Amino acid sequence: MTDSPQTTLAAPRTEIYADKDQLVTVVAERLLAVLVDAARQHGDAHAVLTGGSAGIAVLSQVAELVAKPGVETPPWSKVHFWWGDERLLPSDDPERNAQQAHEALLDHLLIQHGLPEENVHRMATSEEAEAPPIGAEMYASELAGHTVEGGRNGLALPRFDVLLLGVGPDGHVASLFPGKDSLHVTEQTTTSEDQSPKPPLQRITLTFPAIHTAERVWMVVAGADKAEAASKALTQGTELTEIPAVNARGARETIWHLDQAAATKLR
Ligand SMILES: O=C(O)[C@H](O)[C@@H](O)[C@H](O)[C@H](O)COP(=O)(O)O
Repeated sequence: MTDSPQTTLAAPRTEIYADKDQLVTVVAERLLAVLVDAARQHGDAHAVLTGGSAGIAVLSQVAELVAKPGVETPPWSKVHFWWGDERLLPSDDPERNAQQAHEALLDHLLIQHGLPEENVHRMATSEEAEAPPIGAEMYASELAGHTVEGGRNGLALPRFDVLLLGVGPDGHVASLFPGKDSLHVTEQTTTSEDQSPKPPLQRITLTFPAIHTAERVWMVVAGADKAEAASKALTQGTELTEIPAVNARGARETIWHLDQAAATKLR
């Protein structure tokens, strides 16, 4: 098995913001602009969401922007939301990435702005999938049901206009953790984890080949506990098996949005 080729992927660009609030504001504004453009250009728009405090803060900020008069927003009936990873937990568990995204933004869009329920593509709950591999297969089918003509890099996937990712202090992205076999999965859009070093143990995640098909991969990285991982990924060429985030790249654009605290060890 080989990892997916890097040659066609966008090299990371680094942007440093004074603090997390500023970072979140910029990413939220950009996210709205990308969704507006994609819907205009293609007739629909697809965003992949992340868990984590920075990723959820971006969604809260989008909700604030949407409520402001004069802010351009996409036709929400044409926007699809996907997830990069999920914790296999009961549907109402507040630790589910989807649950947090609903509270921060999606419930508001569903109730007030005509976002269709079927455009919110959540990963399985523990009631729906009794084990992580089953949840991973279910999500692969959901993705395949929205495949653009010919797929993306031979994978049955929609066009991801933008994919958000947080980075853990250990360098993980989505639920792709250091040293795990999931880092090297090819020819599949999803995989699973049942011994996650970060609780909970059981998770569903996109694979790197799936992440690589995204037009834009935007990292949202805030806090001093990420400084070491960011430095290893961006300036030290550390191996994927040690710092998975090194392999988080988009087809057209890879941006690392960092706050000052996360950027302190960049050389
Ligand atoms: O399911 C998860 O645990 C998250 O998706 C995870 O990958 C998160 O994005 C990072 O751990 C960064 O989290 P923070 O933004 O809270 O630091």
